[in-house]
Amino acid sequence: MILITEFMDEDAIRDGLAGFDVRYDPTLVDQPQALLEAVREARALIVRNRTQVRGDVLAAATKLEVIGRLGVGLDNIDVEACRARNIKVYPASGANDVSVAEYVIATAMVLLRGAYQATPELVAGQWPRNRLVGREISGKCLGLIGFGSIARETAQRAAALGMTVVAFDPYVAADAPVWTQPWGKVQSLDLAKLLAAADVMSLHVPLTPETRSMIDAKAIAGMKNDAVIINAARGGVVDEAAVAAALKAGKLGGAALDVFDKEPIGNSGAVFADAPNLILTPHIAGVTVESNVRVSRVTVDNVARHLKGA
Ligand SMILES: NC(=O)C1=CN([C@@H]2O[C@H](COP(=O)(O)OP(=O)(O)OC[C@H]3O[C@@H](n4cnc5c(N)ncnc54)[C@H](O)[C@@H]3O)[C@@H](O)[C@H]2O)C=CC1
Ligand SMILES: O=C(O)C(=O)COP(=O)(O)O
Repeated sequence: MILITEFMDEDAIRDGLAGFDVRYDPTLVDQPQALLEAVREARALIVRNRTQVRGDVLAAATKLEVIGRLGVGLDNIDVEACRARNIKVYPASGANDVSVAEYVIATAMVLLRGAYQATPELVAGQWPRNRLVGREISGKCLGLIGFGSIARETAQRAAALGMTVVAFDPYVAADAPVWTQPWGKVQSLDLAKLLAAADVMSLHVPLTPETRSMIDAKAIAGMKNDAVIINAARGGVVDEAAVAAALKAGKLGGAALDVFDKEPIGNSGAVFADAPNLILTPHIAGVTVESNVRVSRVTVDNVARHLKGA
């Protein structure tokens, strides 16, 4: 049986998993007991980022051979335990790059421009023109933390808009060809220099022990007072309270957070009350109509191929 515990494109299930016994129940992610029961019979498990595939779930999944991940980040899966049990894990690498890159560029423009949140004032007959004089993206410096697949898509779009692009990624060698792209060069900087240089800083690293709390109050203090931060990587990489405090103190020009230490954020959202020029979104940067189709197709293909032993 192939068990699917979160939403995905249903056409992909029909077309890509024809002939398999499939249980598609996107409500299971919110029913821990039912999930534990269901996973006992699963040879394959398909999840997004919310199903925690570790501990008791893995222990109950005695027949599990393969996990299809409808996305990229693997922090919700105990990859080491899977490796030890010879359970193969397939991320949908690359399939949501464009969605995240477009989110970052659009959000950077909105945060720099600062002109889009006055609709209620205009509805009330006001005309706050002088207060809404914002900044252009052209000529600004984009600092990317992590220079992998999504960061490169983002860099290309930023360059097309006239930005200079710098990146910090100690796992990409200084002489690697990727620093020179067909559209221009990306400068490799250490973290402190990147933070000091960036007008827009965007994070594209996995959540690991090394990246946890990478952007804390000290890191923010090393940034320009009018810089903007975008986190569409993982909650936990950025100290949320430090971002809120810096915005309120005028030590940061704006921020967009798509991901949070605790999701859904529940009461922890209160820390952001009254923070200016802040955009909060519910872990949606990677999910568009188009990327949902792509990640779903890639994932069913990976799982079907594995189960067929091809
Ligand atoms: N908000 C959303 O909807 C989405 C979030 N994501 C997140 O974005 C992350 C990045 O995705 P991709 O670009 O596809 O992954 P990728 O694996 O292509 O790139 C990640 C890069 O981070 C670098 N890196 C790792 N540790 C680092 C460190 N300590 N300092 C600096 N760089 C470091 C790696 O060398 C690699 O180049 C994912 O792991 C996931 O958590 C991905 C897709 C959607
Ligand atoms: O690809 C990722 O890592 C994401 O965070 C996107 O979220 P999802 O996998 O679509 O639930």
